[in-house]
Amino acid sequence: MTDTAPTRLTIRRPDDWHLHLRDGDMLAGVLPHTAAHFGRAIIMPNLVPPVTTGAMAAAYRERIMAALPEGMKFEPLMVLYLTEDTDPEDVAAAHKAGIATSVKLYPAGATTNSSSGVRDFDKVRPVLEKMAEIGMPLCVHGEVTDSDIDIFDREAVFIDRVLHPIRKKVPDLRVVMEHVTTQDAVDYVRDNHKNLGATITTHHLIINRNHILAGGIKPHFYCLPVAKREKHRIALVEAATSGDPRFFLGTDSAPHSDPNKLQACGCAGIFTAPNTMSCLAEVFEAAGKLKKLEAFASLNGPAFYKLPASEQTITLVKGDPVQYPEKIHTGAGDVTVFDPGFPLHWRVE
Ligand SMILES: NC(=O)N[C@@H](CC(=O)O)C(=O)O
Ligand SMILES: [Zn+2]
Ligand SMILES: [Zn+2]
Repeated sequence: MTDTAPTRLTIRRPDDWHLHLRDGDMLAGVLPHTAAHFGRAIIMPNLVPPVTTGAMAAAYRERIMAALPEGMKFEPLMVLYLTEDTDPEDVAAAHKAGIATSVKLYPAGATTNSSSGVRDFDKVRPVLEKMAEIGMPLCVHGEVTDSDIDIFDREAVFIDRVLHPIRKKVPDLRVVMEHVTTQDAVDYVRDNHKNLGATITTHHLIINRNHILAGGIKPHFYCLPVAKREKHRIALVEAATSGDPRFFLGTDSAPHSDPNKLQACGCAGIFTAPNTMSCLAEVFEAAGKLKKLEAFASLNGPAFYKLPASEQTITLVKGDPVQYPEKIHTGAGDVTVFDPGFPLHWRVE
């Protein structure tokens, strides 16, 4: 470290544009870890049963606020789970009433709790057209589910077969490609200037597929979309640290209890809420782009969602390696915290 390398960084309070909080005891256990650092988060609706209507989103938001510890400030931005039966008028009413910020498209079967997702994309066209009309964004889990498509190719194939056709048919729809994992997705966002953004997770900036599979299988690095080759990770770091306003943080922090992760058929999801900001500071510093962290974590997301950036700030301080728990204990079981595999020197003051 040179004398001039910064050891403090004050940025606007960040937001998380893709977060799983679950419900009940798990919600109570994980929420404080996000609320400690983040002002707002887009709350994914893949509960069982999924959050499909404005009334369900309003009730879920109340459960989140009831689980928030005294004295913590946090604003959940609710999302409706799109099904082939979604009523465009319910979506529009929930948006107008400030209950729902966006709608989430899961291809049926693509990921955790997505069985009620969409099979026939033409069936949801009326909802998408209504959303385009009222300026409500669509968040997309961008993977095809065809068994003949290799799991490492599913994001790239989704862009060609599903996403691009939808965007051609409903050009005014504002779309967020969630948790992008490939150079292909980064290039697609860069080449399509209108109405398109992408979230990038903390863990996809740090791990590639070797981390999951080389030297023994590591269930705690398994998530969807699955981490790809190193060249894709490098493309993600380049996009995230570039300052390009179309790329912003969505941690996809997705808690599953250890017994649900560590079994013959383990769940997909990585829990990064407690140490995300420390991980990101390390990644941005290593890239020589610490100054772009604020754009990625605190400015680009609100700009895409047409919301003001936070008026609050947080300060990251560099020092001795940060101590964070290996797991957190919740009423729904222990949840292992993401281990980036290197020491974290930046902590949120
Ligand atoms: N990312 C994951 O691997 N899992 C998420 C679902 C999702 O975001 O696809 C979950 O809900 O557990
Ligand atoms: Zn997803
Ligand atoms: Zn997710």
